[in-house]
Amino acid sequence: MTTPLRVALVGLGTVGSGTFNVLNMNADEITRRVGFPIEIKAIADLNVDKARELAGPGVEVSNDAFALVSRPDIDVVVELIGGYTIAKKVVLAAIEAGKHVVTANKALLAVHGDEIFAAAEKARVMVAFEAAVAGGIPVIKAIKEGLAANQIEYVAGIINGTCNFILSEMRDKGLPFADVLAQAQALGYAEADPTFDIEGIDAAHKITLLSSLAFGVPVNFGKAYVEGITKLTKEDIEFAEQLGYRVKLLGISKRTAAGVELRVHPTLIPTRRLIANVEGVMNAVLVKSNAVGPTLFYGPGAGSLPTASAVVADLIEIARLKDAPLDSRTPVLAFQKDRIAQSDVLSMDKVETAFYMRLKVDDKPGVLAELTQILAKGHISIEAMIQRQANDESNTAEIVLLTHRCIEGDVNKAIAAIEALPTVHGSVARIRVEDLS
Ligand SMILES: NC(=O)C1=CN([C@@H]2O[C@H](COP(=O)(O)OP(=O)(O)OC[C@H]3O[C@@H](n4cnc5c(N)ncnc54)[C@H](O)[C@@H]3O)[C@@H](O)[C@H]2O)C=CC1
Ligand SMILES: N[C@@H](CC=O)C(=O)O
Ligand code: NA
Repeated sequence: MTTPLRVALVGLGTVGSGTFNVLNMNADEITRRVGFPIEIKAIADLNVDKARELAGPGVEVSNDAFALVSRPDIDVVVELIGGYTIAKKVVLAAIEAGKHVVTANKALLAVHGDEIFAAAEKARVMVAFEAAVAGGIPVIKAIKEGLAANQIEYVAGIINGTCNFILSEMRDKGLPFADVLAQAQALGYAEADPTFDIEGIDAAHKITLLSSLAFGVPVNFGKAYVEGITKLTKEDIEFAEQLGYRVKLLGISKRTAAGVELRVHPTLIPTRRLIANVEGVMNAVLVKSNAVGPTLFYGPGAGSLPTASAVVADLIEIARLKDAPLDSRTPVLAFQKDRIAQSDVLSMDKVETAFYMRLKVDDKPGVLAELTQILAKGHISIEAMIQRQANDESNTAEIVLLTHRCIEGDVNKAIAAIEALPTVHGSVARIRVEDLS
């Protein structure tokens, strides 16, 4: 029998313990698929007692990741500690020692991916990261392999389970933001620093990786536009529903003649679209390609066993390919290394979307005319409008507008002019709208 694939597991938290459990509970099935076992040879975690209790007596446990990564009896290092600093050192040390690497660490790859992939190429080892984007959904393999015949037009995804969980629970149960975030943390969905989730940074890490895989560009996290869900209000979520839309945090990357769009922001999506109905911790990634058309990948985006499912799938791929000729491996970013080419990342003022706007105005004749004039001057046409009188003595009204598609730079100028009107109170709330047809 072929010798087992020997794995060092670094980090035995939510995803690490899930990986340990999946390898154990599905050991026979995995051996049937691979032809030989995948064996956890050693574990490193700072909390040695907890790790020992979880792993049981058969597995070696220590707190020293660096001692593990260069050991001759290890074939693969699985990095599941997270963060940029130690994780980067562990991954680079493993690669330098000739070990294959599996990681769920999208933050690390979105920021330092180019350096890590170059090191892996030089050392002729594989780096696999299916768990890093959309957790258990095998969307990386789908883009790298299943959609390889296509030119991809855009990728748009609900790729942060914590935010989707928060938005769903707020809408359905009327629960306050902070309570739902605490629940997401308790369920193991949130990042170590949950501002990464709610400020859109985690989704930006993931869309950066999807953009590279879809378009063959280097990792461009530093150029991504990032806006989270912390400024969304209950009113906007309710008005969106009235207009037939649902608010989701979307990561979007699109190839245009002028360059690549790379952006994360709350987005109104028509409720009739399948992706608008993805709720809770579930993620979905819509890929629009020129041969197959739209494909939608749906599943759990976070959590212990679902994320571990992706980690173990990567281990299985490595087990199958580790002794195969180098050119039988799918390139790490889906395109040949010497064909990865930079493309301009469009600044937001050049991006075209439709807009939702909400503003408070004096309830008197002529106000609407002023607004529509400003919008018309900016080449912005209105698709729908709601006006609601205030329930108090203020003699004001709330106006909610949906525009047709327009250029963001024009919208910024129009909003500045609208906010300067004496009949308009406070600032204009605005959310981008994508039809995703
Ligand atoms: N929780 C989830 O649902 C998902 C997490 N991820 C990613 O997976 C990675 C791990 O996340 P979680 O399991 O949620 O984190 P976690 O915080 O539950 O686990 C991290 C573990 O690493 C250990 N650790 C920290 N520093 C260490 C060091 N220097 N040496 C050895 N062990 C060390 C900690 O003691 C802890 O047990 C992160 O990169 C995260 O972004 C990706 C997809 C989903
Ligand atoms: N914090 C992330 C975990 C998975 O990547 C999320 O909520 O999606
Ligand atoms: Na995945």
